Amino acid sequence: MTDDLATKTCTPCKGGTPPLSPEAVAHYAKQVPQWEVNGDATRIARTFRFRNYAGAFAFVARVSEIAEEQGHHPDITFGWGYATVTLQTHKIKGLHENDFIMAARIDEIAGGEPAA
Ligand SMILES: C[C@H](O)[C@H](O)[C@H]1CNC2=NC(N)=NC(=O)C2=N1
Repeated sequence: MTDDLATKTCTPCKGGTPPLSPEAVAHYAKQVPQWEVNGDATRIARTFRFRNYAGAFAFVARVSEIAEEQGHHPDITFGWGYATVTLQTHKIKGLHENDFIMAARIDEIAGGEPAA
């Protein structure tokens, strides 16, 4: 039974917490398959596509609201028709369950359309 990440809430991450191992990252990544894990399993990212700049900006604004609610903040680059969301727990320079909770919650509002 996979724990439904999108219903979980981020917890304040204390410094000194070890980042998730590559094996743990692979386990969580199965639940958000449209997110790409980087080479050393310290970041995940997904690019979302939109009809125009306003659509991308509205998405960024909505993601920012979720980040404030959850107390966990992605890095986002966006432009005309796209937004790329990158998640890492900066305090531990790696991945934490919080990053996967945020990914699942962002997928929910994005309507799950595939990246480009
Ligand atoms: C006190 C507060 O929980 C921390 O500063 C949070 C805020 N948002 C965060 N977001 C991310 N991506 N990484 C962090 O380490 C982090 N720390």
